[in-house]
Amino acid sequence: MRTVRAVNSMAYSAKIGPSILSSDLSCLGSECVRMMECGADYLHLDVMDGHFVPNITFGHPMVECLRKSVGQDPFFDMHMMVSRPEQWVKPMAAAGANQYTFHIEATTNPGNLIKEIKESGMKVGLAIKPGTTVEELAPWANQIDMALVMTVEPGFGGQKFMEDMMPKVSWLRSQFPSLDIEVDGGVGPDSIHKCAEAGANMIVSGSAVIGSDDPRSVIALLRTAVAEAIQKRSLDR
Ligand SMILES: O=C(CO)[C@H](O)[C@H](O)COP(=O)(O)O
Ligand SMILES: [Fe+2]
Repeated sequence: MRTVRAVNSMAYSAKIGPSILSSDLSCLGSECVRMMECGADYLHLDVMDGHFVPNITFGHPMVECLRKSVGQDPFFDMHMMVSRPEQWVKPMAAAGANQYTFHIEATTNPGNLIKEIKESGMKVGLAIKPGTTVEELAPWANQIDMALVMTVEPGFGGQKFMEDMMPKVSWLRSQFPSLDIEVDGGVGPDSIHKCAEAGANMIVSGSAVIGSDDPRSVIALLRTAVAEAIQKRSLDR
């Protein structure tokens, strides 16, 4: 007998989150609104402290202003490229962040930090730098909402996509079939198919989206590539 499976039965879906790092930082509010109007599913906000990474961006006061400016709707995924990520959990929650994505390399106690983030009402993302193995993330995978596999060295937008990170994504997808898996760094129309085939479903794209004359089309292209890969994976099961 032929088995009919719903093609959208996967627990995760394709989501595109522009990184506003590459936008005109003097107009962050309107840039966020523009990205949402162009079809973004969420906004990826890169927080850098000049210590964990060799660059500085912004902190919770900026996030609070952005939240007031753009309203309650856009989902803010905070990519916390900071040392001592513990210290910003409560301020970020109060500022209106929805998800707190910290780096495993920046803490000695991921379990406690995961607990604190959940208690503050935010979702939990756990990120690994290119030099960190996926086995270091794995013990926490059942406690988090999202795993972030960095596809550049964190610190700057506009870098080249590291294809050799894809085995980490494939392994995570095979072990944790319903986990949200995000890729970040150098992702755009040229690299999206590798990410989608490996099993990533949350796609951060900075320069490829923001720098485009037609961000709406780029976002749609990225989402279609991921949605098709999810559908294929579902049919192959
Ligand atoms: O975390 C980051 C850098 O550390 C950024 O999110 C990332 O670089 C996005 O920009 P692009 O798509 O241009 O690489
Ligand atoms: Fe990022």
